[in-house]
Amino acid sequence: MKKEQTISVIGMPMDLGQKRRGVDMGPSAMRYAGLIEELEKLGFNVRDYGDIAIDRPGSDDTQELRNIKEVIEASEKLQQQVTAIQEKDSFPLILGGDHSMSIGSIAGISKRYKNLGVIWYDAHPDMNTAETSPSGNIHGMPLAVNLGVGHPKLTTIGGYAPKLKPENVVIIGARDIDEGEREMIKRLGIKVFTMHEVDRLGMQRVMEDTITYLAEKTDGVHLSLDLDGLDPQEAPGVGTPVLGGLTYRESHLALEMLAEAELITSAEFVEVNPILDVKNHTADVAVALITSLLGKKLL
Ligand SMILES: NC(=[NH2+])NCCC[C@H](N)C(=O)O
Ligand SMILES: [Mn+2]
Ligand SMILES: [Mn+2]
Repeated sequence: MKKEQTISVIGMPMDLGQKRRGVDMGPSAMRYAGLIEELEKLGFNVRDYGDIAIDRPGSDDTQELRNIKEVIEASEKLQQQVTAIQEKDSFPLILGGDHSMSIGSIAGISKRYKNLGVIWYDAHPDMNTAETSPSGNIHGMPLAVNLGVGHPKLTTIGGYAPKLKPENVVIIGARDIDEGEREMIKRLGIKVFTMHEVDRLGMQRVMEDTITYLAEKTDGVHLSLDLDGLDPQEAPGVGTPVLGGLTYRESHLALEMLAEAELITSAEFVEVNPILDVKNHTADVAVALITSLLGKKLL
């Protein structure tokens, strides 16, 4: 992000990609936690575009994938909104919403870059397909879709595919990986820092490696941060918590290092579910992390 850039906030109250209700309130929870005010305090010119209109989950159980029609419609809307923001050279900051929203956000963002990099900060790789998914939930599929693997109606959102090259993706914090995802990670040669590598190397080294790896070959980098990448003790308001996650401190360091490197050109914070949360703590965590990413310094 460039200092002189304005920030454009978009809410994606998406809950169609999984079955637990409440994640559609994630954008409000982050706004309520003071997001816009905090960004203004940092000196940014912030424009809040409000929320994308999302249909209620359909009752039609005969769809090829649960809610696929509604997910496609919502993704197309988000994709157009993001494209318009980038045309104004403003920094897109998208609030979620379940992670299926990344199909739309990255469809919009990647249009602008020949070699978009993505940091997928998440307990899950989200690389399932309809064939490998244990749940049938689209929020477990968006990274595969953006790599061009999955239902053709999803991979071609925005009118082109694929959005990402496997060598431009780094996954950080993975610790719940399904069999089909493991196979795809190996087949495509995706760079993954699982919790094992984070424990062994430490977050500082993980981020140094990530930054060097992406800086060389990308012309923009999108951060897709799923709050379940953090440990459920520190971010309880998520629908698919997994033990043994990244700490709040590690996550701050990671985002501060990204700010220093001036690598990130767009970002999204997803899977905040206030119904499952404790006193909006997870939204507070998300807002604190966003300010670190956008350059808040302690001294
Ligand atoms: N964005 C998320 N929280 N994804 C969780 C996915 C969980 C599991 N791998 C699935 O496919 O259903
Ligand atoms: Mn996740
Ligand atoms: Mn995810």
